[in-house]
Amino acid sequence: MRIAHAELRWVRMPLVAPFRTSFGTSYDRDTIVLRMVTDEGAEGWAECGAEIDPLYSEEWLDGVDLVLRDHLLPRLVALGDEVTAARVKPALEPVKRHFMAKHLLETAVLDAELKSARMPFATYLGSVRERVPAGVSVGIMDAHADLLAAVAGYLDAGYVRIKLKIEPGWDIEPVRLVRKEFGDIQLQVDANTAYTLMDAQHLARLDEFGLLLIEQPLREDDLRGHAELARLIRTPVCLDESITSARDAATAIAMRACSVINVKPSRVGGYLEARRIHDVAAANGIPVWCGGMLETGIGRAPNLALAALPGFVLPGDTSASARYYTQDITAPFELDADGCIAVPGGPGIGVDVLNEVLAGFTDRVVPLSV
Ligand SMILES: CSCC[C@@H](NC(=O)CCC(=O)O)C(=O)O
Ligand SMILES: [Mg+2]
Repeated sequence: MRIAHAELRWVRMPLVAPFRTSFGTSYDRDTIVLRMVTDEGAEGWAECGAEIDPLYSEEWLDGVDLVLRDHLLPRLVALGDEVTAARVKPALEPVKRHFMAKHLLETAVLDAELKSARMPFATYLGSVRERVPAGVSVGIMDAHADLLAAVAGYLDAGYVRIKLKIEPGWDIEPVRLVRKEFGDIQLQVDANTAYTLMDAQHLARLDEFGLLLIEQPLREDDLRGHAELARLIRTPVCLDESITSARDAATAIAMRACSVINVKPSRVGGYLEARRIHDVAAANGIPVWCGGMLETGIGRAPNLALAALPGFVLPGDTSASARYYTQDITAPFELDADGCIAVPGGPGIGVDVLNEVLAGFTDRVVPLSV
């Protein structure tokens, strides 16, 4: 197929509450939505996972906009009539890294391609479930009482797993209080690289709380440190920022730097690489789960399809739309009575974009030359 039209939409959506992590606090969600139309009239949508500032990873929205327009899209357009999702990664290979920008292009192409084939993401990726259990990510708070109230609210809403953001000074005590207040709920923590190997003895104090995992305790480029830490603590080490490809996953597993992987399609360049990571992990007996970047329904829908693959055996950060937004730009995703969310069954990402709502949150539209 050929790309007949493409545009970037810079979107800003207010969060229902500030979301604080070890690298900063978000009050709104800024993102870029890519809309693509093929010569057959199929519309492909994708949502960028990058943040407004390069603090989660080296990518950020202005950089994505620039590298996509100047270096990635021209390589895709050069494919002419031969554009397919499978050809995106090879066509963009000469450009180093920039996985969140590459994910945007590959996902929009895949959405358009699957819509033309009238195939859902779930069928294409090899999903085996119609619903996936929803976990939720809970930010760092100003006071313990606020944390306990937030966790109580999420448990009442039906979430089956709680993830607490931690950082030095906000770790042992919040976990201890949540464990004491709510008993043996499924509980894990995410440090977003906030610790060093010097903190190993301190982090070992989390072992008594029977956590599912500790996510990305050390720097994203410190696989050796994670392997060393994994020998010093009992809590399973899970990697997020460190894993940007199936090759990274194979290396980390071989080095015993992790025993769980958080898979985020936007971090690894798209759903095809996300599935490769799933396959490498499954071949090594390593469980994976679907992470999140506060996606709107445009990104949440395909994430749910991915989370339904057989190796995704732990609840993901695939929360309901209401976790972050009062109004989503698709029909809202909601938990059912079992704390699960239905995997979209329509062609492509399987949800319709609410164009008027999207227009209301759109700061500017950047037409792309194709
Ligand atoms: C702004 S923090 C985004 C990255 C973070 N994501 C989450 O905590 C889950 C966010 C979500 O529910 O989508 C992570 O490191 O896993
Ligand atoms: Mg994380």
